[in-house]
Amino acid sequence: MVKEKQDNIVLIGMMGTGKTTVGARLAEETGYPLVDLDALISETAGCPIPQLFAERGEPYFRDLEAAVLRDVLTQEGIILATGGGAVLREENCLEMTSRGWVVALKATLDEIVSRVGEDPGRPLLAGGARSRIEALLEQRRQAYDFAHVIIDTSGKSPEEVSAEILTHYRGSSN
Ligand SMILES: Nc1ncnc2c1ncn2[C@@H]1O[C@H](COP(=O)(O)OP(=O)(O)OP(=O)(O)O)[C@@H](O)[C@H]1O
Ligand SMILES: O=C(O)C1=C[C@@H](O)[C@@H](O)[C@H](O)C1
Ligand SMILES: [Mg+2]
Repeated sequence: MVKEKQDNIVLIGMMGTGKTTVGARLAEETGYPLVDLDALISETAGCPIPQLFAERGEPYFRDLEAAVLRDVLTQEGIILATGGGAVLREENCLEMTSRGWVVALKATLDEIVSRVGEDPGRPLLAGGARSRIEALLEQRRQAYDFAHVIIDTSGKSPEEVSAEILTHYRGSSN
């Protein structure tokens, strides 16, 4: 346990900013379990996310994402790595801020492209990763700014990002 009050640390940010990777590191450091929202959605649906997008469509995915998020945030003392679009619904953002300490991870376009490339596991990048990421970054320019803390991960290792988050967390009054 890293502080007296048990609470949730919620990671938000564009795909490729390192939520899952840094979340795993934070889980190791704190002893809190890591919950990866995308993994939980896949498990709940019984199929991988690209298949869910292809067969049921994005609105179905977003409904399931909201329901799974609400459910998982009834827990306390977890590290929650969300999906890149989990902030697109205001109800989700309210749920995150009321049930956790929210950290936004950011990275430059170049860094995101070099990290995620043409990953087939990220259906929103189909048809050209760089231009799709650039368009999503523009669309979501301020979507992650409601976080309690914003961390620029460019040029930093996941270990450095995790340490920076914990420094803020230990100093936060939430
Ligand atoms: N700080 C970092 N420096 C270099 N590479 C990183 C860093 N953080 C993550 N990566 C790498 O970038 C890739 C994407 O990271 P990760 O899957 O954690 O992103 P994500 O934010 O969870 O994305 P998504 O929203 O799609 O789930 C992985 O290959 C990971 O190893
Ligand atoms: O940025 C997004 O909208 C997404 C990011 C991924 O984490 C997945 O949640 C899904 O591919 C959608
Ligand atoms: Mg992830």
